[in-house]
Amino acid sequence: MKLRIEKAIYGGSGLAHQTEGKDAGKAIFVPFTLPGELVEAQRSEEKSSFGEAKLLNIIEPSANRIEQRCTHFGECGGCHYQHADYAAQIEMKHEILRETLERAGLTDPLQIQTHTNKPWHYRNRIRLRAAKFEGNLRVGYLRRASAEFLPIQMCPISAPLLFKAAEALLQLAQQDPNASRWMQAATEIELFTKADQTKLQITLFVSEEPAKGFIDLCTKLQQLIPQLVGAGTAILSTEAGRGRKVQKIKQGTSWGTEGLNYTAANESYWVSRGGFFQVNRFLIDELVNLVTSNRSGTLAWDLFAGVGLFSRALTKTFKQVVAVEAAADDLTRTFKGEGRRAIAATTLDFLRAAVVQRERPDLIVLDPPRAGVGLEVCSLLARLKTKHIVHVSCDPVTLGRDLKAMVDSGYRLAELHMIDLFPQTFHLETVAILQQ
Ligand SMILES: C[S@@+](CC[C@H](N)C(=O)[O-])C[C@H]1O[C@@H](n2cnc3c(N)ncnc32)[C@H](O)[C@@H]1O
Repeated sequence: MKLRIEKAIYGGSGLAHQTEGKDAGKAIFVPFTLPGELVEAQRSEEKSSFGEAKLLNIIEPSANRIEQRCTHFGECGGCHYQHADYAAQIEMKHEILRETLERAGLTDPLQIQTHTNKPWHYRNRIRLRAAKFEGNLRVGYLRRASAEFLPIQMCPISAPLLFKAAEALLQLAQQDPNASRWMQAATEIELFTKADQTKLQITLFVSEEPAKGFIDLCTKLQQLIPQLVGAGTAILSTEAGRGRKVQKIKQGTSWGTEGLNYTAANESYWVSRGGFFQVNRFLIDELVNLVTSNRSGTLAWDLFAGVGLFSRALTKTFKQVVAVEAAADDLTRTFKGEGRRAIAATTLDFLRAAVVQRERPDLIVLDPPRAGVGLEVCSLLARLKTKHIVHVSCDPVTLGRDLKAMVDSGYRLAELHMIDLFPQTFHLETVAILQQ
């Protein structure tokens, strides 16, 4: 069928409406298309309220359409926008953000300010799968919309050192029986580098460790990749939880240092292997700047603090900074000293206790995972009556829900920033600044 693409939607597809047949008028999602294009597509998935279609041919291409850079684009589940020039990617994300917030009920038009940097080789961390493919050990990702292994030869959104190190591991596995045993045991490999690619950490995910030889594997790999400073295994197991299987991860053998000192925004952060850190090595300084600059006072709370990326910057202009984090091992070890308090707790537990105490912050920073902060946190925030809130979000849908609750409780949305931490993909990061 022929479809005219009307706009880009969250998730990477273009939206069109069917014009022919019994389903005329039905919304159809077509991946790898651009607004304005006329395409030939074939219906694939059926959902009651919309259909999905596979792109067969582009009849009228958009002026923003470009050649993909990666051989695996289209097959690989990682990227969605390599067919769009970078300015068009930003335009699509803007529109998606604006519409999503409007749909959540935030109708006051606000200009979205954009922050970008280099759109390739930006990732400081990748997690590859490892498996045999046509008799050879390969690394790869999952095929788009499937759980099937896709072997890859390149990943141009990642820092070059990461894929080079993965290739070195494969090379070792071909030459050395010990390395081969370890690579065959690994189901996934996580690689994490400093922004300047001078240091590298590797984690091998295994369900069972080979009896010995990990140190030998690491020292040989270090001869090929001198930036390697540490490596370890993470042992995966599944346990029966309440009616479903729960995946558990246990640290196994370790070699070298157990993390990296990551330099960003003129600070050095200790990030343990597997710990959270922002992935775009070119935009971390700007993100910190957006969240923390021009703000000062007596007390700031950094909720969902990670290793203290924003907390550290806030100590320069606030007398006291309280950092709250659920997975707080690195934070409690490193965020210490006068005017610094690290708390290992969920944001909800922290706020439930905080509302009945007298301490009131001048600023609250929120940077939750995809699920957002949630409505109970929003109602506790309303009781605190903090003047300034900076809300960082990687999911516009949950952001819309949470912002609407905050606006309804008396906050004004003062600024909206889109910082493109994930070029070539549909993912977008927002910084919303709220005031009372
Ligand atoms: C998007 S990251 C942000 C981390 C940090 N602000 C940064 O930029 O590096 C979200 C963080 O929230 C933590 N987290 C997840 N659920 C949480 C909860 N319910 N309460 C507190 N922290 C939580 C995660 O461990 C993770 O470190």
